[in-house]
Amino acid sequence: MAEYRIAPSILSADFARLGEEVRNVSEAGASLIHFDVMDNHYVPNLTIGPMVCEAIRPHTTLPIDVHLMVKPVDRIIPDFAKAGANIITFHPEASDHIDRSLGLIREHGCQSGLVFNPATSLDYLDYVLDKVDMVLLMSVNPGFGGQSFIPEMLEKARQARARLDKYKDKTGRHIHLEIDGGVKVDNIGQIAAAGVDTFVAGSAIFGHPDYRAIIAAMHAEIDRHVAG
Ligand SMILES: O=C(CO)[C@H](O)[C@H](O)COP(=O)(O)O
Ligand SMILES: [Fe+2]
Repeated sequence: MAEYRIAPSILSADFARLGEEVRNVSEAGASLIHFDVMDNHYVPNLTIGPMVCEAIRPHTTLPIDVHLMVKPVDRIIPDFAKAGANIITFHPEASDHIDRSLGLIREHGCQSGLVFNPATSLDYLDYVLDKVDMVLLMSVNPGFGGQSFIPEMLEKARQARARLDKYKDKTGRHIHLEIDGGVKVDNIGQIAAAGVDTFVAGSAIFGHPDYRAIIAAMHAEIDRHVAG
């Protein structure tokens, strides 16, 4: 049975109370802390870096899932590993040497992942799956929280899951499939049924007054759509 994980994106947290926000979602049933890094170059927004990752590290025992929306990729990887990141994902278009970037993440003791924009082909997975621990599908164009889920990404999720299942049949290794953008209680069940096991949600969680209740509602919807 797949393990389903909810990853609150702190992009939508109250930055003035970030440590407390991280503690609160961690105690409310989150599985990962999703950390969005934007550089105002690869994406048109500017957020947080390794210093903030280091600052939140003592506030949670959950894995910190760093989503790099930066170009270039490689020189920032060691800094995030030192700052306590557990998972580091990047966009293939932002790296000149995808295989090298994936290897670098693992060499620094983190799990590695590739992120696919809505129009980016899954063919980037060819030849590198052995070096990938998680595939992240963007279900919005990256750069901002609070956007609407792009429905075509359900079919892309099914295709990604089929590739990862085929790989698992061959190797026995499970690669996580994460989705990011516009995930809400009313669509999470359908997304799970398409094969996703890890769900980033920013505005849906931090915009809700009760983090425990909204995370529980998400899990209940997943259970309702996916037979255990
Ligand atoms: O990577 C991101 C945007 O580039 C964020 O993780 C994502 O948008 C989460 O926000 P929301 O759940 O509000 O859509
Ligand atoms: Fe993200």
